[in-house]
Amino acid sequence: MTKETYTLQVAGVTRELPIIALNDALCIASFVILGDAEIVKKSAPLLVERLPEIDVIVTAEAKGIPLAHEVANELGFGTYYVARKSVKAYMDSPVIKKVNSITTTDEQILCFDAKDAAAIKGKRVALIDDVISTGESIEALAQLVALAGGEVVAKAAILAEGDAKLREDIIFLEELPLFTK
Ligand SMILES: Nc1ncnc2[nH]cnc12
Repeated sequence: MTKETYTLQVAGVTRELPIIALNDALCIASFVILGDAEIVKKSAPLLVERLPEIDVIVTAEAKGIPLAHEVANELGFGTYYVARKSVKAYMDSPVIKKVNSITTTDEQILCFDAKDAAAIKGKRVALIDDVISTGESIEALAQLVALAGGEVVAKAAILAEGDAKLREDIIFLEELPLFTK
């Protein structure tokens, strides 16, 4: 059997994305930037061109990390901030936001180490992620940044999936369709 794929063209590169069933009704084209140094390298400057004036870059683990790293390099920022999905033993006085998700019943959190939260306070923040889809993840990250006292001035991703392409409050390079069965 030949696996179905979706041909994505973004930032001058082409990728055949495997189409994966999420449930009986919905399939996604799986877009994984972890390990794809070329897509990250080529997308970062295109996103930077579209960003407003910012002071800091924030992402959430895990798939946004390489992109946030490259965007930071492009902007000459020596630092960016990664929200974690669990409190680590090495975190000092973490700032924690409970996350509501319709896709899981387990309670989820996003958190910053206190020193990262302090660095974000009062700053203009760009949220960086690989894909914005339902918007839940980027919204949870925005809430954590707000809790830390930062001002979110941009929400940017390489791809906007499904209805996210209709949003006027996000920055993205290309659309990614959803597939119904
Ligand atoms: N199409 C997709 N591929 C990988 N991760 C995703 N997260 C949301 N949509 C995705």
